[in-house]
Amino acid sequence: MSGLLEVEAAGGLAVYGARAVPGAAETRAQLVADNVPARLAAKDPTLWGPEAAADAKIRLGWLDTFRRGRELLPRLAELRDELQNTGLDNVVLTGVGGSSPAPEVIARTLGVDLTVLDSTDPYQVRAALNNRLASSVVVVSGKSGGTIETDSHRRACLKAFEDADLPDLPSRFVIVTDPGSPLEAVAEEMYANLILADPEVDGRYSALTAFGIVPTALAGVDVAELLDEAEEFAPSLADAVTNPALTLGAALAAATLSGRDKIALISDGTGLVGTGDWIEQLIAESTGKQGRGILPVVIESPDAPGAVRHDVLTVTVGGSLPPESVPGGGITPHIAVNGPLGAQFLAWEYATAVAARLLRVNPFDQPDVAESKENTQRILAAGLPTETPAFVDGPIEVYGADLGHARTVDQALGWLLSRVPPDGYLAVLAFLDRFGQAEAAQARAGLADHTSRAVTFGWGPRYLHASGQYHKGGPPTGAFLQITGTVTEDLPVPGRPYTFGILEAAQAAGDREALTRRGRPLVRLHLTDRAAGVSRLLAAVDELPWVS
Ligand SMILES: O=P(O)(O)OC[C@H]1O[C@H](O)[C@H](O)[C@@H](O)[C@@H]1O
Repeated sequence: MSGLLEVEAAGGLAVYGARAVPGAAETRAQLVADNVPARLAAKDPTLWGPEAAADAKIRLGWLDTFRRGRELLPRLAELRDELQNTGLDNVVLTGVGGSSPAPEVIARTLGVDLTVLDSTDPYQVRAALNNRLASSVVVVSGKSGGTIETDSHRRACLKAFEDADLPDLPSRFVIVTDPGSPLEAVAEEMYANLILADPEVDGRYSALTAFGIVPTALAGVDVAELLDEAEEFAPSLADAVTNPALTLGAALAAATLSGRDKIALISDGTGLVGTGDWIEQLIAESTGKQGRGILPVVIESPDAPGAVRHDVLTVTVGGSLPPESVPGGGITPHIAVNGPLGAQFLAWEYATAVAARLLRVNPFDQPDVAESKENTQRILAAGLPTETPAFVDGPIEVYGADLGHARTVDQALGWLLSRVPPDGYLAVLAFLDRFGQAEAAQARAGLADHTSRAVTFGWGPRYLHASGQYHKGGPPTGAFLQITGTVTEDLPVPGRPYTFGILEAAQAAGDREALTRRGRPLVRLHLTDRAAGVSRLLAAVDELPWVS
């Protein structure tokens, strides 16, 4: 694509092709005419309209939080030394939504071990607890301090330490939260290490705050380097002439407004690992509301199905490229974004906030996330619903209303795909162990190979705090394939009347309720044998005919 030759670069980060996206140049000119770069630099909270102003007033700290982040570094260096000296060198992070994708990307990209526990699946929780427990230190991250997953994980870790009679209990916990949150009080009660985060930054914009920095610094990342990368890039954000993040935001919005409202996020293989998962949460929660939004579609590799579609903006993301090299990881995307991780964080946060202004949504709220959480609480109190499968196909029970003549898994998948409107999408939502049943994620590419529609994949419950907002608040064009699995060895949530297995099932049921109440087509596959069920599902995907 010819547009890709054109590049806008500043402070170490280059955005290729964005100005050539139809409508982007005009949209960008309008942003400059509205003085957006200077107003954002001055943290003008009125940029998203009067209704968003109250949120924006206390949520624009990400523009320069990396400077304040430096203040944490001496304390983190000291804490890491102390922990290492007592043999605590296995860092486990518990946290969901804004608290986990950024640290995971940082650790994976920089090749540092960090166990991210963001699931209620009992097998995944148990695996994290069983991995070098004696040398584990647990970072409990939560902005609000009231999130059920994080609270449950903290309880399970404490119980595991107690049961194993391990010494130094309080120092095994590092709590990261906003000042005044209930978690702050818990930290004091436990005599745990407490690190307060910047309250003027929302979770999904918090990569360069304590939420991103603390777990990764304790795991051994040189976080000062990330902060330097952000600092080097930051001055461009106030510039009207050379401002790659502004152009990226203009292109995202222009594409969306002209019907290319899905963004394929593809790692180009040049050093950044898993950035798509972080960008997904940022874009989906910031823009997917009021029936509008941009749907992020994380694609496994440049040649995987779904990277190119009539309604998809194809974007590759990667590390800095030497001059003269061709971006795009072997394909020709609409846009390529290349630069170091610290600059990427800031660029995508800025571009997303700018795109939200153009889409006329508040980037700092997530109004539709709460409903599934409330449903979960109600189900936990009342007990799990009793449901009868429409039919059983080997190790898979198939649930769904009005599945027509479907009697096999592939027929049910065909039924569901045929209900996705031409501009819609299919979301696969797997409440399984994302390491133990990792191959279930192959269903995304398999399904995308059999349809012209966009297909996304998310692990439950973590997607509830990311694309879950878009599913319920974005355009009403999604169809949903939920996958759940039998739990044969459950794990109690200490101090609570439920187990992790029940919590996970209640979260899945709560989201089903929220989606079906909106009239979205939904099929649930319950794997009565997880391994055999995943194999059967992948075989059924292979057997599917093309659904146009
Ligand atoms: O950090 P916490 O307060 O635990 O919140 C975790 C997550 O909760 C919700 O689901 C929000 O939609 C997310 O934006 C947030 O990051």
